[in-house]
Amino acid sequence: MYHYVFLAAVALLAVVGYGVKNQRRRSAKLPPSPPSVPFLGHLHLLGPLLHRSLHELHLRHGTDGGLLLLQLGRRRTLVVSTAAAAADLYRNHDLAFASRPFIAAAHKLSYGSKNVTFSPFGEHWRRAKKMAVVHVLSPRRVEAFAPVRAAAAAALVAETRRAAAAANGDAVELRGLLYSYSNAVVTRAATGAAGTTAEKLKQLLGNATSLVAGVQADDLLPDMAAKGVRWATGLEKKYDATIEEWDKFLSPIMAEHAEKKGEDGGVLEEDFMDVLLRLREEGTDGSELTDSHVKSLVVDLIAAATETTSVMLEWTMAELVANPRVLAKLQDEISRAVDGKPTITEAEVSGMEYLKAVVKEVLRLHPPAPILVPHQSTAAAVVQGYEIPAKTSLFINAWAIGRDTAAWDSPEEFRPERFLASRVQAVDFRGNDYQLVPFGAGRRICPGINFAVPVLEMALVGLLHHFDWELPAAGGVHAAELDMSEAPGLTTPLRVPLRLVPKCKTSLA
Ligand code: HEM
Repeated sequence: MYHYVFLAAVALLAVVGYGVKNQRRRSAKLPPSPPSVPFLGHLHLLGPLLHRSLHELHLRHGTDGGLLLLQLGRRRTLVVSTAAAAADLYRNHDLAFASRPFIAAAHKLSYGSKNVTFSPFGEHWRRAKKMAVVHVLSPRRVEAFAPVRAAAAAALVAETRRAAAAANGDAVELRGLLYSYSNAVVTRAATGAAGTTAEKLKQLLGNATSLVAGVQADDLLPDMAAKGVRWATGLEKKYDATIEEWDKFLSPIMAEHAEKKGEDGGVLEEDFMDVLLRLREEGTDGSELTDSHVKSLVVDLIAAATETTSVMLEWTMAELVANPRVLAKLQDEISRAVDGKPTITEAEVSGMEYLKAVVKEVLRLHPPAPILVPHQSTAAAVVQGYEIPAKTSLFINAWAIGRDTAAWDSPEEFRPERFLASRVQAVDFRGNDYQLVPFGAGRRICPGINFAVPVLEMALVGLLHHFDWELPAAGGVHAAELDMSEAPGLTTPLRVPLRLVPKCKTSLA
């Protein structure tokens, strides 16, 4: 009972506070906002697919300057929906918006925000990000994992072949195969794990991501009240149990790493955990790396890499079967590069221009994290002529920016050729072209781009070289009618898992 009285009091205070804030707002030049209601602000205007709701609100209320200001529960939130507004923000205000809002689930599951992704802007984040970029995911280290990618891509082909044989001409669901592939590459690179260990990691990851997705109590209520709600609903206990399980699992792996150190005389490539433990011992960048820091960073990299990559692969296969002309053209490019050889190297794959264009086109239309990861400002800023107060959350709608008619011709059309035309050829997703930001840009840009690209490319080359792909005849679905609707979540996969008929073209994986 006391609990409900307390919540009611908090809600009343929030309404009063909201009115006072609105009074103040009228004097500043703030970005456009739709009409709001007390307490919820604009939360009631959002559907489960946040990027789509935000895009619709932008088209109705925020087209001037590409900005919209929403009050999402207690979070004042700036929404960026055009390439021009993203360019202004990244070029002129990146530092002001380089922090993260506090999300209790993410904080708990990252050992107290000790990772990169959820760490607020500051010295800890700077060091952790530097470790990720310079040491763990450097171009040299990413290249050294080429045999891991080749083995995982061969296993994906073998598994697909097995699934095709078992299906006996029927369709195979791709999601599980693609998730296992991306998870296998990253868990091997992160901890050396394979087989049952990787399976356990996969399960732990699934439990953790389900806790972080969706609207959370701390989006609506002040810290203490939100904590009360989490406690009353048993969520706080779930967080504790999940992190305990991660810890029980990672501690022996870490102990093994510490023990085996130096045993191979430097012959084997260091995995991410090896690198972090070495940095700790050397005491330079890693001087403050406690066990929790190491575990938190390893979990961060596995979580950031697994679902994004597999979701992106499923969308690519869906777009290819929905566009048979593109599929045939890509398969032709792959056949010419393979040219009868038993295997193909990553260097050869990285020279495939059409493959690169297909990957960019899929990332433009289906960024796996459509509004990136929320940012938060630490200082006031004037963006596109509007005054944005400090402590404003920020959603960059990469999904809407990829459909910005001022930046793209016929944006709804799936046409990889747009990236081969001279005007657009140089447009890339590495953070310099603000009309294509599936990995973000600026200080918070994804440090895993170099790791992700060959993982995506090797899987696609394997799947398209060894198999032809058809829609199941039984469903009577034609390419143009394929269900391309999305499911909500931390990443945005297809709503209906993709089922295709693989027809083996080759006899050996
Ligand atoms: C297709 C694959 C991937 C996509 C689409 C993707 C996308 C993103 C996005 C949108 C962000 C947030 C950017 C922002 O806050 O503005 C991000 C952050 C991050 N990503 Fe990725 N990512 C992918 C793969 C990877 C991989 C393979 C790794 C590591 C092995 C990785 C590690 C991280 C980390 C550590 C961050 C946090 C950066 C920070 O907060 O400073 N990602 N990624």
